[in-house]
Amino acid sequence: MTKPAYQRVLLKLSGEALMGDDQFGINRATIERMVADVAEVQKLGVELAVVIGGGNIFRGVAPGAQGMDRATADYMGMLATVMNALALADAMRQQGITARVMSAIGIEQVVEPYVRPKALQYLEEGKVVVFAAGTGNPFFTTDTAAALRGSEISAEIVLKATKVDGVYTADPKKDPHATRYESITFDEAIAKHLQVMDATAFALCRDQKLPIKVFSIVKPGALKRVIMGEDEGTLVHV
Ligand SMILES: Nc1ncnc2c1ncn2[C@@H]1O[C@H](COP(=O)(O)OP(=O)(O)OP(=O)(O)O)[C@@H](O)[C@H]1O
Ligand SMILES: O=c1ccn([C@@H]2O[C@H](COP(=O)(O)O)[C@@H](O)[C@H]2O)c(=O)[nH]1
Repeated sequence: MTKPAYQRVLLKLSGEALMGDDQFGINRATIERMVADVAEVQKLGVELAVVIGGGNIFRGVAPGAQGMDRATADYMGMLATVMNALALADAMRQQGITARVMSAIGIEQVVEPYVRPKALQYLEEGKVVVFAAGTGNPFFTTDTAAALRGSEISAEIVLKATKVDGVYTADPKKDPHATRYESITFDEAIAKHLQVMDATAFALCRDQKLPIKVFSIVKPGALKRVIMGEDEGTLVHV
């Protein structure tokens, strides 16, 4: 059997994708399908750490946060990712995956705090680690948290699983003429202001020489194809 292309990955799961076709929150069938995709690659022996977004519940820059103090709104966004992480870990448990949620902000009664050596130990034991609360700091995003945690755990790649199937010349949801890149350098993505990820996340991955693969979590089997090194999504590289 062909071996996976990676041994340890950081999977950034879109919070917004958790809504499925709903307007808000977590769609049960959608989270179960995402977890089934994760279970499939975990069976291949790949060490998986997950950063989950919060856009299905709250974003600090959302219209609903207008007029709020930005840092307060961002803390609400981070708490939203904790809720998603709890739901994700529970859905994993129901599908036979052992997961541990680690939070970047202290809420010990709910989840354990992020401690790097402990996270590495869990990964070596074959557990899925779900990093919650982003970086723990306002004015950042969970994409930057993915770049940060991916670097800390020496992941070979950051897999950004989102609602579109790669990086486009413009937002494909707004511009029907946008075309998809097979690969693109970090410098080009930053210079062209491509909004699929924020510039801080791109810059951190570039500096750490940590490649990113952007692909669709909505497309069945895409995660496994990426893990197997097959042609899927867009590679962002140095
Ligand atoms: N150049 C581009 N190529 C691809 N997608 C783009 C581009 N510019 C903007 N986008 C948009 O970026 C979105 C992905 O980033 P975004 O941070 O909004 O969502 P996410 O990370 O999937 O969700 P969450 O923040 O909830 O985790 C895509 O759904 C797409 O509409
Ligand atoms: O490090 C971080 C990560 C996130 N936030 C806030 O949470 C929301 C949700 O995260 P998304 O990446 O948009 O899914 C984000 O809009 C921020 O408000 C943060 O402050 N710091």
